[in-house]
Amino acid sequence: MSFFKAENLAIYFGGVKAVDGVNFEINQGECFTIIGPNGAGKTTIFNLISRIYDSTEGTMTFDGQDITKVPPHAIASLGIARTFQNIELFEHASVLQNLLVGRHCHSKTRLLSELAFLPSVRKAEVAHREKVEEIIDFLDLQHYRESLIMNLPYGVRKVVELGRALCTEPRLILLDEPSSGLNVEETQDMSFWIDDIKKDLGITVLMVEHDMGLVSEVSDQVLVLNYGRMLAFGSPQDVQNDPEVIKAYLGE
Ligand SMILES: Nc1ncnc2c1ncn2[C@@H]1O[C@H](COP(=O)(O)OP(=O)(O)OP(=O)(O)O)[C@@H](O)[C@H]1O
Repeated sequence: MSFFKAENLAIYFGGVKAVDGVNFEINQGECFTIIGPNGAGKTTIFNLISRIYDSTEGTMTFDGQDITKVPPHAIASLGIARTFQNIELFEHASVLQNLLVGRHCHSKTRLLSELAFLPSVRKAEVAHREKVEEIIDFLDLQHYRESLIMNLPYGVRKVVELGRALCTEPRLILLDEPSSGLNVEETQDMSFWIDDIKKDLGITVLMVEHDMGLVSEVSDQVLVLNYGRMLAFGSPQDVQNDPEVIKAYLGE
């Protein structure tokens, strides 16, 4: 049984068929990558999985559960986290505070107990801190723990955003263009983090990415979209050599 399955997935914005009958299956523990020219529908698929958008047609199944209609706030609790193309962090808060926000979906204490700071709340707080420290160590962010996001270089912010998503303890992580805005060295580091997330943490990765070097290094399967439809599918090498893919990228 596949870990994640999209069947006949479609969304139309007026006359624009942003995603138009797409099928794919992700195996547990792999890195599955979606590539395609600008406007192909890649981010829209992430927005469908995050339930920011309602699909016009089709179904999505995650770990045996139909998630096509679950409310957006339930997605993180089910074990799906994401990062964004344009980093979405609290600029005036520290790295530690931003990572603690990632623990929010695991808060089961009630407001009144929180106000009274009951032992159960204290215990949960300690557990959240421990998880956050684990992620700080995993991503080598110790040096930046107390730094405000606004004072950090872009490359570090990207890693913090990855960290925030990891703090939700996802089973599936969606990475929207993890290398965008990064230089060559930072992109290489990002490829190591993605590999570690997959291999050491056992988290399944679904990635949208333009950098074919990074795609080839970390992906197990690659889906190529064009105008909302599947153009090709296979290993990174297969799709890069596919004449249809080359044509879509370079034009006729
Ligand atoms: N909320 C929306 N309303 C109307 N059209 C939209 C909306 N979201 C996406 N689209 C359209 O859907 C198509 C796919 O957009 P999408 O952002 O998914 O492409 P993409 O493959 O992620 O592109 P890029 O590589 O440039 O990020 C585009 O034509 C876009 O204009």
